[in-house]
Amino acid sequence: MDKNGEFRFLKACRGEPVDCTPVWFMRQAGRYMKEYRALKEKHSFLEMCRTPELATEVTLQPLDVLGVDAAIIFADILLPLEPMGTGLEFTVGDGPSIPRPVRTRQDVENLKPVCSEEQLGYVGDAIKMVRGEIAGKLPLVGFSGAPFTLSSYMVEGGKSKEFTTTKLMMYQEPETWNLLMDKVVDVLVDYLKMQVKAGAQALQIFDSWVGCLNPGDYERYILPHTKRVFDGLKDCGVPVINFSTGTSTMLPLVRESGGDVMGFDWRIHLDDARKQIGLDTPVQGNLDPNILFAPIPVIREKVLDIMQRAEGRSGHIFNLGHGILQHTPVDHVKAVVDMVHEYRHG
Ligand SMILES: Cc1c2[nH]c(c1CCC(=O)O)Cc1[nH]c(c(CCC(=O)O)c1C)Cc1[nH]c(c(CCC(=O)O)c1C)Cc1[nH]c(c(C)c1CCC(=O)O)C2
Repeated sequence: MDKNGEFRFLKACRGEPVDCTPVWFMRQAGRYMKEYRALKEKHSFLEMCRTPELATEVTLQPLDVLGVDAAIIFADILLPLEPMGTGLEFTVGDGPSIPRPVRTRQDVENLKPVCSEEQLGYVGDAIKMVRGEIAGKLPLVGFSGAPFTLSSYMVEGGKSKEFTTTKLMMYQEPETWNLLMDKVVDVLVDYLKMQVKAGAQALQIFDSWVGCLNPGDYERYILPHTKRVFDGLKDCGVPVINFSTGTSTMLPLVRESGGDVMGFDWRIHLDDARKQIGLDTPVQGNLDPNILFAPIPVIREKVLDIMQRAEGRSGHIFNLGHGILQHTPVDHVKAVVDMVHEYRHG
């Protein structure tokens, strides 16, 4: 919050001048924090997501420790898969697995529509609870996956390196692919609107794996569907962040899909990305999460480089280029927050 009692994170999302650059981190709640690991001893990951009291506790854990400018609700992009009918499991060490993957036309037809208010209401309840705790102190970000990233889990049945099965559906059965996208988009718009209704003050859409595509295929098979998500949120009243990784070669296309703020990874200089996207569009990013393992002077050099590339322009939210990694030293994360807040544009 700045001295006028306004949230600098929300101001930056709107491209308005700020007293200093706001900063938060994707995956700022999680295993790198001892408070999270302690809670995880007693509860499974899904139990923590589905129990609003626990999700609230985890959401709050990093806020005072780090001194960030926004909270992000503790949940997962995969939660909507369960009510859609694919099942969802997290096995220790292996990450997510989807017991009934979606591979055929029939599988896609069998996917169920979702009433988020009822079936994912626990996320809304957690949002309300967190707002009750941080009202007037920090804004709260809600989120979901983007259609491609979410569908890739549904089709592959878990994490993937090559995305072969997903791409094959796209290339070989475009009608099945389009039906899958349509169903996923409907769920996402309903889910995100529910989060805003519950109190989310900004939204972020994670397209974590869309960078595996060639720009032409992105434009043809993905962009129209992702655009429907952003179009569906146009009147929702909160800023929406369009985050993707591996997309340095197609940022103008990603920009076309929509959103008020563009978030991208470290594979491109912030100023080069801004030139491509358009200088008026607020941006978020983009420190390589691995840099947080380096000695403080190295971290400082990299943070200052990003701040200089932002060139004193308003409309920059400092973040990583992807989520915080598991063994990241907490004091290094905190040091970055201080560096960003203390930076003065010359
Ligand atoms: C692809 C993706 C997922 N989930 C998410 C994405 C998109 C962002 C990205 O690309 O990182 C998004 C996500 N997942 C989680 C959050 C919480 C909010 C936050 O603090 O940012 C957010 C925003 C918690 C989580 N989601 C998960 C954890 C770890 C669970 C644990 O405690 O073991 C957390 C804290 C599990 C998860 N969830 C997912 C994977 C691949 C995994 C396993 C990862 C791993 O094992 O490191 C799917």
